[in-house]
Amino acid sequence: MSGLFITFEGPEGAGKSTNLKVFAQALAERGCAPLITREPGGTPLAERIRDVLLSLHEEPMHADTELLLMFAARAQHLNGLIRPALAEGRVVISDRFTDATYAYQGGGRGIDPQRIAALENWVQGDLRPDLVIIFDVPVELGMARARARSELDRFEREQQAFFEAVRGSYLQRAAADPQRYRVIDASGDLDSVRQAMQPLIDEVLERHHG
Ligand SMILES: Nc1ncnc2c1ncn2[C@@H]1O[C@H](COP(=O)(O)OP(=O)(O)OP(=O)(O)O)[C@@H](O)[C@H]1O
Ligand SMILES: Cc1cn([C@H]2C[C@H](O)[C@@H](COP(=O)(O)O)O2)c(=O)[nH]c1=O
Repeated sequence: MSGLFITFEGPEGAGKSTNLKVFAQALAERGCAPLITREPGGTPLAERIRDVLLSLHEEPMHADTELLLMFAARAQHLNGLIRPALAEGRVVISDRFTDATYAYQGGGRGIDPQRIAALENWVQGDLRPDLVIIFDVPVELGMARARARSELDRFEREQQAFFEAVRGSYLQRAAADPQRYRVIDASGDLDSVRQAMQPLIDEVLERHHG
């Protein structure tokens, strides 16, 4: 038995966490309660790595350190939570995964994507998300939402150019593999985003139940 692995991606403030709850609730109401998790994080140790990654330090974090910590957290998360749940046949939805590494450490920080691919192959083997849902918003709108929500973390304090590169990287990856990626325009109100997710909810149920 193997489950279905879905990831929610997008720039800051796009509405991933908000809409993930709606998506998961809709699946649960139709008899398919998913395991919800997030990256970086998802297990106690990976959440501790998340704290290091997101908090503000006196000592600037080198981009390579950041990349390696993302994959250290991912190794723990995959082996401790995601793989066992998939092996039980569950639907797993993660708020961010490796596409975020290509977008933030690759697009944003400028790390060579081949280096990221080498770590991806090492840590994940052949495991890739079955479906990647990208919530797309203009950078300024996403940042305005993030600012209104809470105090900004280490990533959210980056400049606009960084986030434009992040967004561009997500859209480029989606365009290269339309079978596995879906892009949702998340700039409208929550009701319009909910409607845009509906066909994907149907698709997930169809793919999981066969
Ligand atoms: N379509 C929308 N219209 C208006 N407000 C929204 C919409 N989607 C999300 N929001 C609000 O914007 C804020 C950010 O949303 P949310 O935390 O879901 O985004 P996110 O993509 O998970 O952000 P991050 O990656 O920065 O954690 C929240 O306060 C949320 O209520
Ligand atoms: C998985 C992953 C995440 N990030 C960044 C992106 C966000 O700024 C934070 C996570 O915070 P959120 O509130 O959960 O969105 O981490 C990254 O740079 N690289 C990654 O692989």
